[in-house]
Amino acid sequence: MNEAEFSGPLQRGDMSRRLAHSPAGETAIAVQDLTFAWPGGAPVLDIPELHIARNEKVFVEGPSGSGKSTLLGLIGGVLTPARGKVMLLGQNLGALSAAGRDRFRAEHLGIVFQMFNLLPYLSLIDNVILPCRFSLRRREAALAATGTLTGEARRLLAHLGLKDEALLRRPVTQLSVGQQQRVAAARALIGGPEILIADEPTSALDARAQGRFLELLIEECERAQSALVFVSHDTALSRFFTRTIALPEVNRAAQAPEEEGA
Ligand SMILES: Nc1ncnc2c1ncn2[C@@H]1O[C@H](COP(=O)(O)OP(=O)(O)OP(=O)(O)O)[C@@H](O)[C@H]1O
Repeated sequence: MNEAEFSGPLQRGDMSRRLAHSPAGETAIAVQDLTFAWPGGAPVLDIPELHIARNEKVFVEGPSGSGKSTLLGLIGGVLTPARGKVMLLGQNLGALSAAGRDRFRAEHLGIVFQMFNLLPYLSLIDNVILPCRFSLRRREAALAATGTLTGEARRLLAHLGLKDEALLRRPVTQLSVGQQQRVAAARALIGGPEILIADEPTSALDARAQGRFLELLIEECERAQSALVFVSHDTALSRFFTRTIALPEVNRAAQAPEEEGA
């Protein structure tokens, strides 16, 4: 991906950047014939096909309640589809046991959700290092990057704008929402997981801080060659990404009956 592609805003009608298929490249995420409904509810998602390549930074947009978080839950393996497959790096998540899914997630997935889930009994640095305790691959990658796990945690935090020593020693419960968000992002990025999924992690920030955070997040994903899937209802953020997927356009459950087959 070149610089112009990275920073260029999404043009209206630029269909090449709004397709369910990724441009050429190793597939990171493949969704096939996926349906999902919450218990007792109507189908929320019915997605015939969706492909995301390793080199992509994808923005998934859709109005509130359109199923963006549900889709990330399915990609993250915390929800199970009623039908169909979610393949990550060629592995069908449905073919793994619950423990196998947990292991796969720890090895290959970085997750930044709205609730940051930082552990209050761990120091800020230890929160960032946590994935390296569960994944040898990520531990080795983090060590190869900077020499020590602490060094790599500090590099990521500094790059995301947290370098003040007094702040780094603070309990995570005493950080602002924006600071917690950056700790959670550093934790998701450490050890360069092949896939990063993020669910509106910038919703508490003002527009300028949002832009800065996204640029740094994408820069780190580029460095590790990670695929990024970022969901938000804020369409203004799409300009930071290489492709935008409008969820209602790929989700048959969102399409009114008269539109079917159109
Ligand atoms: N735990 C749950 N149990 C039952 N229904 C749920 C649950 N979570 C979400 N839903 C329903 O599933 C649908 C999709 O919700 P989801 O959170 O995926 O949408 P979203 O596009 O991420 O919304 P937002 O932008 O507001 O976060 C909504 O109708 C919602 O009410």
